Order: sequence, then structure tokens, then C-alpha cells
Amino acid sequence: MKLIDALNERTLIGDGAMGTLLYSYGIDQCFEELNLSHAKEVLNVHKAYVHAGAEIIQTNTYGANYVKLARYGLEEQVKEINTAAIKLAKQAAGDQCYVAGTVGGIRGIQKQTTSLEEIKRSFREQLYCMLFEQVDAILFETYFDLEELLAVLHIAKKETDLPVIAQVSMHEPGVLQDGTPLNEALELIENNGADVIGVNCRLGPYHMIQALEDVPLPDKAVLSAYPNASLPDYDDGRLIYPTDPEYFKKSALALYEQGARLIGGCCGTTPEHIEAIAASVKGKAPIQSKTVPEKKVQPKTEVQVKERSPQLHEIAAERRAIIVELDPPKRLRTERFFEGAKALKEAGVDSVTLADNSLASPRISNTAAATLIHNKFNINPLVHISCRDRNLIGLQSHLMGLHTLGINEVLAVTGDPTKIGDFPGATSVYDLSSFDLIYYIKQLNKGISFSGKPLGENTSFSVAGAFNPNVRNLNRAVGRIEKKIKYGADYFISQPVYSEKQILEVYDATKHIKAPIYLGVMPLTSARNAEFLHNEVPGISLSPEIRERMELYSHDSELSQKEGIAIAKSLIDAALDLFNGIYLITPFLRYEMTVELTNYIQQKTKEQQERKTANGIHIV
Ligand SMILES: Cc1cc2nc3c(=O)[nH]c(=O)nc-3n(C[C@H](O)[C@H](O)[C@H](O)COP(=O)(O)OP(=O)(O)OC[C@H]3O[C@@H](n4cnc5c(N)ncnc54)[C@H](O)[C@@H]3O)c2cc1C
Ligand code: MET
Ligand SMILES: [Zn+2]
Repeated sequence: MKLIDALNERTLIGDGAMGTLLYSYGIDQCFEELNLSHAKEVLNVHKAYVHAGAEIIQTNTYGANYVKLARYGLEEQVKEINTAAIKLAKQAAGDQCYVAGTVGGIRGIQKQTTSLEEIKRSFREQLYCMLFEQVDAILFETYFDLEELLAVLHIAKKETDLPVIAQVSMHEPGVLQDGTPLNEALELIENNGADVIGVNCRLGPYHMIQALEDVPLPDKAVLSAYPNASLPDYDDGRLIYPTDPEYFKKSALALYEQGARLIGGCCGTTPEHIEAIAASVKGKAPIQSKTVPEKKVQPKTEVQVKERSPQLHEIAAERRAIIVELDPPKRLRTERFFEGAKALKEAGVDSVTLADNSLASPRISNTAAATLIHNKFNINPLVHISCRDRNLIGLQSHLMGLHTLGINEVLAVTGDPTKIGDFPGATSVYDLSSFDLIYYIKQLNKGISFSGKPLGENTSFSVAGAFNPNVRNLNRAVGRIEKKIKYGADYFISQPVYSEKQILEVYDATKHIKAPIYLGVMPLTSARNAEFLHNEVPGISLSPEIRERMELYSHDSELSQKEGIAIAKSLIDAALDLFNGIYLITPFLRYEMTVELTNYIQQKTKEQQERKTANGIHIV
């Protein structure tokens, strides 16, 4: 009998997990490669599921695509691995069972990491293996991203008449990662031709049953559910899924009552779980009707619009703005830091920016320091946030904390690599790139968490992106600005530049960009400092003239500092007409230097304004 006819007639039993079962035996490698190197073990897992009562088993091909196999250097073996997997599943299935060719979702929470084009290419390669070896159905599973699932579904519908089972993974009960309600997502998949629509992985039976309560019986398609065994736990450093298979008897019945007609298990499930499901619902006639509770109309939460002062992107669009980096100290003495912050406030800067463990070395937390200068001196702090030290949970919590503290200026950066800092071996998290971070911060501004949950209030972050013009290919750096704008960046802050010629080049390359750019100027402190920057910091190159000027005063630190300021002033002169924002960087907490440069910019701006007003020109 054809699979679809069987599904129309009765409840079918799927198999359980492959990956976590192999893992529980101590195997911790690419599970799909085992189709080649440990065929017998894979075959035994399939047989155990068939023996337990599964009527449709999945090939061990969840991650057997070009993109995922490339993580193990196995990208050239897509065909061998898929072919071997299908042969093994068919061998175990014999005439008793259907074999579904499994294709796993590639995009996880980091939505942007793999392009749709790459996903489509990779899927086609896997699909052709499955069609060649003749599976009974194509099974899409663990799709967090609806766009990705629709893309592969379209290809499958075009290329084959085989039944297609399409399953999403919910982010939380009833909702996908992008906030789409489960019933809407399933309806969309059904309308795009999937024969079986359903859910798998991430949640255990309790939440899956709860979520399916809001899903009506589909018009044409069949509903499926493959819950995880439970939420995972750590035991002696290993992930385990503690559940009693007996619990699955009741759970399977509840899933059946919600209309599921194909029921199996995902991560953490074992042949014992499948045996329990089979004992409970195997062969039962499908339910014919279901009542979905009326949708409770959520009272609309009033979005609080708070009065706020203009933010740094708005200020720079209106007038010349000055922000000054003053980094939190590396040691616990804070006197100079606070003196500096106070002096900069008195000098009238628009913001003090605080790096996030720049050069990958620990400093006093910039949030602690920002909060104190905000409270003590009424400074508007700009907090840098790097993706290096915090995972998604930490980043969201950090941003919610900043909002609660009343801090709404942030710079989203990927972060300097750990290998240059105090702990070259430290873990770099990089759950997000700077692009993703910008995107997610803007999502918080809409009152939506990184995972799509309502936050009850909108944040009001003005988000800066980093711009590094000290690269061989300036146009590529400008391309990154354009990309950051697409992801939501409001304005840009640049690395310091050290020549008037470079200032002109940067202006030329960026003059089409509408978002304000704060051009970086960092005064040199000594000839050694100048030589270090020129010779050791990638991309930074000082003109021979500047190096000579600094060298001239190498014997006298006070004169060196004066010369550093004079050079910075000439860079400011070159930049003032071209950029509305200036970003001064305080070297080694020598805030007297940046205070003097702030005064200089203000003076020059005033003179410029007076001149223009005298000439009857209105100035922005
Ligand atoms: C104003 C400013 C403030 C900063 N503050 C901090 C801080 O507080 N803490 C900290 O750790 N780091 C900080 N950095 C450093 C920053 O994290 C790195 O310099 C980073 O590589 C550039 O900025 P990003 O993180 O936004 O990089 P992204 O634009 O996200 O780039 C990420 C990756 O791409 C590479 N890349 C960037 N541009 C190009 C290009 N044109 N061509 C090829 N590859 C490229 C980078 O090397 C990096 O590996 C700051 C940088 C700037 C400009
Ligand atoms: N069906 C696959 C397995 O059990 C994928 C599960 S979801 C990560 O290995
Ligand atoms: Zn799973």
C-alpha cells in the first residue's frame, strides 16, 4: 500500500532518534559518516526501531548535506553517505516498513549564516541521491526557519511526486523562531504542497501537545508529531534525556487526540519509547473532527513612548557632534577614569564611549563604569558590545540590563580576537556576528526578544556599527557599512585615521552613505607610540612626516604629547568640513589630551558657524 493511503486509513508509527541514541553509546562524531564506517551499528539502530513497531523509518541523513558535512571535511562524500544510508534503512525496513529520506534544516537561530542559494544547492544534491536510491517519502525535519523550509519544499514538489513530510521545530510552544504562530506556519506549508505537516524536536511531549491544541485538523494534509524525549539534562558532562518510556504511552494518545496521524520520536527517544507509542496508538483510525479553542484576544499592551533626548545618530545629522572614548581601567584604581569622565562632561562632549574589553583583555565592566558616570556626572554613555564574550542569552540579558539602566547608546562589534589579548586560549563565543547583533538589537526596539517573544516594552537603542578604513580594500570596508545599514545600523564610528590624504579618501568612498559617520582621531603620545601604531597595528600607517615630527621630541614626554595634539588638530582641520561627527580616542587615560581636542573642535565649529552666518548661509 502506498504511504499516503496508509496514512489516510490509520495512525502510523515513526521511528525514534538516531543521533542521540548513537551518542548515548559513547559515539561523538559525525553521525552520518557512520553509514560508511560503522554500517552495522546504524543498521542495528534501524532494526531496533522496526522491531519496536516503527512502520516508517528515517535514513540516517539528517546532516548529510554539503554544508553540514563540510564541518567535518566530508563535503565531497555527500553521495556516498546518502547512498549508504538509504541502503541501510531499506535493508532494515524490508517489506514491513516505509523508508523516508531525511533532510535536516540547516539554519538554526543564526538565521543569516547560510544563504538560501547555498541551501537550495545543497538540498538538490541530497535529493537526487534519494530519488536515485528510491525512498518512499522525503522527510524535512527540524526546520527552525520557515523561509528555508519553503525553499526546499518547492524544490521537492517540482522534482518528485513522492510524498513530502515537512516538520518545523518550535522555538517555544506554539511559536516559531521568527514569531510565526504554529498554526499559521503549518497552514502555509500545507498550502505549499506538503503531504504531511508537523512538528519535531526541541520540545518534549507536554509542550508539543499544548501547541497542537491550537492547530485545527488540516484540510488536505496529514498531521505528524515527533517530540523529544524530554528536556535534556547534563549528567557527568554528557547530555541525557531522562524520561520514562511509559510516559510516552499517554503522550502518544494525547498527540493522537490532537489529530496527529504519524507519531514518532526525536532527540532522546529510544526503541523503548517507540514501543510505548506503538502500544498506545498503532493502527488507530484517525480522528475526524477536533475543536480548537477560540483564540483568546490578547489585550494590546500599550507601547510606552518615553520622552528621550536626541541620540547620537540624530545629533550628528543636525550639528557637529563629539564623542570621546575613555576606556574603563585594566586595574582596579579608578580615580583617573572618573576625573577624566568629569572633565569630558565639563568640556561638553556629546557622549563618552566605553570599550568592551578591547584588544581582548579584561577591563572593569563597561556597563558598571557607564552606569557610574551616567549617575555621577549625567554623562550619556555609549557602551560597546562585542560578540566575543557573551552568548545569545548573555547578550540579550546584557541589553535588557542596559535598557533598564537608562543606557540607550550602543556600538555593536564582533570584537577583537582573543589571541591578541591576555588570554590567547580563551573561548570566543561568536553566537552572533556584528551584523546579527545589530539586527537583534533593532528587534528589541520593536519590543521583541531575540527569540521572538514579546518584551512588554520597546527599547530605544541607537545602534552604531564599527567602520575600519585601515584596510587594503577600502571599498570592501564601505561594503560592510552598507550591509550593516541593511541590518539596521543607525550610524558609524571609525578606527583612527592618521593622514589628511586618508581622510579625503575615506570621505570620497563614503560620501554616498546617508548614515552619519564619526571619524576617529587618536592623538599620538610619543614617538614609540607612533612607531608601534605604524609598524605593528594592522592597517594603520602614519605618514613619514608625522613619524618624523614625533621622533623629533622623543626625548621629552611633555613635548611629545604637545606634538601629538598638534598633529591631531591638523587631522581634525581636515575632517571637520567632511564629517559631522568626530570620535576622539583617549590614549592611556590621558584625558587632558581629548579635553583639549574637544575644546579645539568646539572653537573651530563656532568660528565656522560665525563665518557662515556672516555670509548668510544656514548651517546644519
Ligand atoms: C569604533 C570601534 C570600536 C571598537 N570597540 C571594540 C571593543 O570595544 N571591543 C573589542 O573587542 N573590539 C572593538 N573594536 C574592534 C573590532 O571588533 C574589530 O576591529 C573588528 O574586526 C572590526 O569591527 P567589527 O567587529 O564590527 O567587524 P565586522 O565588520 O563585523 O568584521 C568581522 C570580521 O570581518 C573582518 N573584516 C572586517 N572588515 C573587513 C574588510 N574590509 N575586508 C575583509 N575582512 C574584513 C574582520 O577582521 C573580522 O574578522 C572596535 C572597532 C572600532 C572600529
Ligand atoms: N532524526 C535525526 C536524529 O535523530 C535528527 C533529530 S533532530 C536534531 O538523529
Ligand atoms: Zn531532534
